[in-house]
Parts: sequence; C-alpha cells; structure tokens
Amino acid sequence: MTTQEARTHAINMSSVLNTRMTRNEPEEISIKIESLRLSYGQKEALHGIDMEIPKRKVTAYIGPSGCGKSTLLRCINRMNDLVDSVKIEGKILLDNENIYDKSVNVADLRRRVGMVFQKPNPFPKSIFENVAYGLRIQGINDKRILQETVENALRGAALWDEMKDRLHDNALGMSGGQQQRLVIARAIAIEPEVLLLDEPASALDPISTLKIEELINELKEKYTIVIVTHNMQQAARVSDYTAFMYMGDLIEMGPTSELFTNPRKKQTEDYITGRYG
Ligand SMILES: Nc1ncnc2c1ncn2[C@@H]1O[C@H](COP(=O)(O)OP(=O)(O)OP(=O)(O)O)[C@@H](O)[C@H]1O
Repeated sequence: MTTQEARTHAINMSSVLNTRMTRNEPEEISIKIESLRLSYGQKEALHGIDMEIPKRKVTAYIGPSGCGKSTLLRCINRMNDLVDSVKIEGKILLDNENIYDKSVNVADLRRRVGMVFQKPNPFPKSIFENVAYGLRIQGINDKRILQETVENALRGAALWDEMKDRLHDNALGMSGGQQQRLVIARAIAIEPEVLLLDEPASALDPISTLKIEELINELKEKYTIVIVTHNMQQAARVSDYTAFMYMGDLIEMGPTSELFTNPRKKQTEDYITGRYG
C-alpha cells in the first residue's frame, strides 16, 4: 500500500468513527486478565497478556492472522482446556474470581460465559428446542418457563418476528444469518454475563452481517461482549474498546475511537493503515 493509499484508508476508518466520542471516564471491569501465558505443546502462543475488559461494553480483538486473538478469547471460558497439549499460566478474574482456580466448576463458568463461533452451529432440532437447550440440560422442563424464555431469547436476538410461526421447524432450514442469530438466542437464553463472539459475521452476507452488528449493539446493554474480528471497519462500528494483538502479545488497548485515530504504538498504526497483516 502506498502512503497515499494508507492515508485514504485512515480517513475512511475515521469516518466510520466520526460519531463516536472519546471515552475517558473509568469503566466498571468485568474481566481482568493477568500475566496470561499459553503454550500449545512447545510453542508459546500468548506471551503474558494483561488486560481489563469493561462490563457491558463491546471489546474487539484485532490483529494479523495467527496473533492469538481466538486463543485469548477461548481462554475466557476455558475452551482451550479441551486441547490436549495446552499449558496455561496466569489468571483470568471474572468478577474478581480466578476462573482457573481449582475450585471453579467449568460447566458453571460456561453458563456464565457463552460463546458463538464463526460458523453457525445449530443442533438438528426445532428452533424452539435449540433455544431451550441450555435450560433443558439444567433440568428445567416447565412448559411455561421454557416458552417464556424461548420467546425472550428470540426477541433478544431480533428473531422473534421472523420465527414466531416457525418455532417447531428444523433450525437447519434457516438461512446462515438467521442460524447465527439463533445461536446467539441459544447463548442468551441461559442469561450469561459475558458473550464471546469469534468472528460471528465472517461467514455471512452483508445484510446478515449488518443485522448481527445491530444485535451486538443492543446486546451490550445487558452483556459484556468480546468479539474477534478480521474486519477493522467492523471493529470500528461495533466496539467501544479495541485491543490490537501481534504475535502473541497485546500491543495496545484503548477506546476504539482513540485506537483508530490516534494509536500510541507504531505497530498499531502500521496495522490499521494497512501496512501489514
Ligand atoms: N489447537 C491448536 N494447537 C496448536 N496450535 C494452535 C492451536 N490453535 C491455535 N494454534 C496456534 O496458536 C497461534 C495463535 O492462533 P489463533 O488461532 O489464536 O490466532 P488468531 O489471531 O485467532 O488467528 P486467525 O485470525 O487466523 O483466526 C497460531 O500460531 C496457531 O497456529
């Protein structure tokens, strides 16, 4: 990219941000990551991350492929525990409790910290049963409670109006964008505190992407949201805070408007102006 192109790119980014205010007031913190190191076998993928994630805000992780965004995201609900060779040191405090403490029940943790992946993964069941799933595995089978929860979750995921007459149809018959909102409804049905979104819109068309972005904006009223995205415009549109990662390190984190218009580190500037990545 030429210097002129980089400048134009930066101007485009700042126009995405032009309605956003710089935030300096202290935020309530939901998640505190302290000296987090993670290795897959002999290879260290996170080299000691310290980060504070504000409550009921959207925090975006950006950075070049392989820098550790998804790995860090998966640490927040201990999904990496499922990888055989993994070794994790450090702490992640969720409301001041270390989620890596031996006393922590991982199933409880995953109820508090829901996750949505890049590819929608509904179960081959009805729309209703997909959303009710989390309640059913908690042993809740009361019809009235299930109906109320499913309706609220579908409303919360902006799907109710589209789906209210199709609740007993198979979820696999929905479009990709609808399936992704269904998976979000499934996640919010059990009222988590945190929602982790790993590139939730990268497999979707532009209109479905827009719907997911609008949804994220609404969901942050109730949930702390952390999103991994490859798309810097998307990070600029949906997030309040952005963390730029590079090769297993957190390079800088700050209010999105500041990070994109006035990055403190040269590596961040090079990345957001498209010089690498
Ligand atoms: N299950 C795994 N086993 C071994 N190595 C892994 C595993 N998952 C990720 N890695 C390695 O850890 C590093 C960080 O990967 P990660 O997927 O977290 O990066 P990322 O920034 O999310 O990348 P992308 O944007 O391409 O998804 C990479 O070098 C990757 O190859």
